[in-house]
Amino acid sequence: MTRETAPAPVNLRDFEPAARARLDPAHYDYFAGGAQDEITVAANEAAFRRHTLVPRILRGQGAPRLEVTVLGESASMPILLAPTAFHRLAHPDAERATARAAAEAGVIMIAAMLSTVTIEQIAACGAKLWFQLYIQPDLDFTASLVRRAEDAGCRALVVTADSPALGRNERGDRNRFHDLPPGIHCANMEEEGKVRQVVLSPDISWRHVDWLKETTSLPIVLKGVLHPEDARLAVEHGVDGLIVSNHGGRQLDTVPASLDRLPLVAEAVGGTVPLLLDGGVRRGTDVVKALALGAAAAAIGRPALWGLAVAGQAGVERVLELLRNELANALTLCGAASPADVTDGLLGGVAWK
Ligand SMILES: Cc1cc2nc3c(=O)[nH]c(=O)nc-3n(C[C@H](O)[C@H](O)[C@H](O)COP(=O)(O)O)c2cc1C
Ligand SMILES: CC(C)CC(=O)C(=O)O
Repeated sequence: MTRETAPAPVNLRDFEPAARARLDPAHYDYFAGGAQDEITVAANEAAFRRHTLVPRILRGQGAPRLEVTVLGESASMPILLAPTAFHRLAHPDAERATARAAAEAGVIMIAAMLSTVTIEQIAACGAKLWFQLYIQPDLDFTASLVRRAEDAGCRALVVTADSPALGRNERGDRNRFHDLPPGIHCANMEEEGKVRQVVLSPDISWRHVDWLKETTSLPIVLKGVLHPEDARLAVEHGVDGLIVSNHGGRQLDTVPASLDRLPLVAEAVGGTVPLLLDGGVRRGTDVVKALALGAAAAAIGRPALWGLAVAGQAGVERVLELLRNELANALTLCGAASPADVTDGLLGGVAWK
C-alpha cells in the first residue's frame, strides 16, 4: 500500500494547514486566532491584496541585494521575526529552534518576554536578538528583565504598547484554553522557583517609556503604533523606532490593517525614526509594498509559528527561505536593486477591494 503524503509547502500560506494537522486544536486556535470577530486579522492580509505594484522595466540592475541595517543591526533581508509567545506549544525545541533558524538565516529575532525558555537560553543559539517587553507595574522586576536582556546580548528593547489589557479571544473561551499545559511556563517570569503572573496593565503610560529611557541605553522600539499622534509623541519621548502593528488582530478588533496605517505614521514621523510593520505579511510582494509605503523592514508572526510546528528549526528556516526567494524575485521583477531602491513610485494605488 502506498502511503500518501501531503505535498511540501511551496509558500508561507501552505504551512498553516500543515501546522494545523500537527497541533493540538486548542493550541492551533491560540496561534491562529484573533480578537472577537477577527475582522482585523482578515483585514491585515486583505490590505496587501488591494495594493498594486507597477514594475519598472529595462533597468539592468542585476540580482538584487537584500541586506539591510535596522537600528545599527545588519540583517540578511528586511524581514524580522515578530515576537510571539509560547513556542513550546508548537515544538519541543521551542524558542531555541526559532532562534537557531533566525541565526542560520541572518535575520533579527524579536524574542518575546513570554517565551517558554529563558532569554539566556535563546541568546545561546546565536541569533541577532531584540527583546520584547510588556512593562510590568513592578518596575524593579521590569528593570531586572531589562538587565537580563542586555546581559544576554539583546540589541534593542521592543516595548509592546497595544496591550493595556488582553484582547478578547473567543476561540480560547470556547476551548477553555486559559492556562499553559503542565511543564510549560513563561521561563523569564520564574523567580525563586515560582512563576510570576504577567500583568498587562492599563496604568502603563508615556511616563514608563521615560523611565525605561533612563533605565537602559539600548534603543527602544515601540510596538503597536497605529495613530499618527502617538507616533509623534513617541518621537518626542525619544523612542528610537516604531512598529506599526495591530498585534496580528489579537487586541482590539475592527482596528484597521497595519498596512493601511503605515503611510499616516510615516508622514507623522517624517523619517526621524525607522518604521517596521507587521500583520498579514505572507508574500515577498507584501514586503515590497511595506517598504514602498515607508517601512524599513517587515516582520512575520504566525508564519514562523507554522514553520516551527511543522518541522522545528528546519521549518522556520524554510519559511524564511521561501520568503527570501519571493522577495528577491519580486524586487527583480520590479527593477529594484535593493530594499533601499523601493519607493512609492512602484505603487499603482488601490485597485480592487
Ligand atoms: C500566537 C501569537 C503570540 C503573540 N505573542 C506576542 C507577544 O508575546 N508579544 C507581542 O508584542 N506580540 C505578540 N504577538 C503579535 C506579533 O508580534 C505580531 O504583531 C503579529 O503576529 C503579526 O501578525 P501576523 O501573525 O499576521 O504576521 C503574538 C502573535 C501571535 C500570533
Ligand atoms: C499571553 C499573551 C499576552 C501573549 C500575546 O501577546 C498574544 O498571544 O498575542
